[in-house]
Amino acid sequence: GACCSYRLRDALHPLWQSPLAIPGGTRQSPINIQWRDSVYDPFLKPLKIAYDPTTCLHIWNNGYSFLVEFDDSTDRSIIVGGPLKNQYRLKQFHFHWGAINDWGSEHTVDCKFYPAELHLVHWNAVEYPSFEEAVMEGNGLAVIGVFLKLGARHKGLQTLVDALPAVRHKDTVIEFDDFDPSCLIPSCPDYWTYAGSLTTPPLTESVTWIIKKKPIEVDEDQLEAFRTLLFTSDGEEERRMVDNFRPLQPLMNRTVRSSFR
Ligand SMILES: NS(=O)(=O)c1c(F)c(F)c(S(=O)(=O)CCO)c(N[C@H]2CCc3ccccc32)c1F
Ligand SMILES: [Zn+2]
Repeated sequence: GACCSYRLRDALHPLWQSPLAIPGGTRQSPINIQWRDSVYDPFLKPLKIAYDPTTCLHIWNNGYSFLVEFDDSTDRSIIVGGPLKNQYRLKQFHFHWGAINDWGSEHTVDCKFYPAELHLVHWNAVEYPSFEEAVMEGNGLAVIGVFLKLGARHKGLQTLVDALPAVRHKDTVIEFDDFDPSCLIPSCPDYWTYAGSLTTPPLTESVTWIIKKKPIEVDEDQLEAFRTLLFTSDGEEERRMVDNFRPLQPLMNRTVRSSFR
């Protein structure tokens, strides 16, 4: 493949004990985004993001990542436009990161890893009655991916970082309200988009991926705070929550489109 042997890495990767490949999987994620192979699509619209901070509910460590969940019972926090035909409701956001700064993101750009990647998971509440049903449909989910790179301290992220000690162990949760995750999304409108899948079980091929071209900057202490989380519950032998990313998957018969020249 472009920059690594998917099959072997996937099969050997300790964390995602996923089958070697989803039987018949043709649109698995994550992938390497080869910048020069992406195709500019002038018909792609700007992505519109409208989040209501009062829909923010809690932060919890579910043993895969730490995630912030939102009240998705109404259309108060939505995205629309971009490659999407409907509007999609925000369900949760979470991150993937490495043990060291050399890797951690799920997607790569020209085979380059970022130290971490943010995913904002949305579902098509126009066509499906619940998130769980949308997870099973080809146009059910839309995930915005934002790369994190080492640089200046990120003010908006710090409110999240300050809450992490309270969710250090798996299956711990704390109330978290009045947070607007659009502060974590770069203002530059440029993105890539492709048809893919969840990168954790059930790995269903239901995701329209929208990957922002520009990363956000976070500092070393903020990345280190992610690495103080644990995969394990209180009382178990501690295992640090790091390298919670799935290996790259083959592009197969897909084109990555760009919203920019
Ligand atoms: N990288 S990703 O965007 O594919 C992705 C994750 F990487 C990830 F870790 C999670 S999770 O909720 O922490 C773990 C359960 O799958 C989800 N959660 C989604 C997937 C399935 C599911 C079911 C109920 C609630 C949330 C989710 C996810 F969509
Ligand atoms: Zn993710």
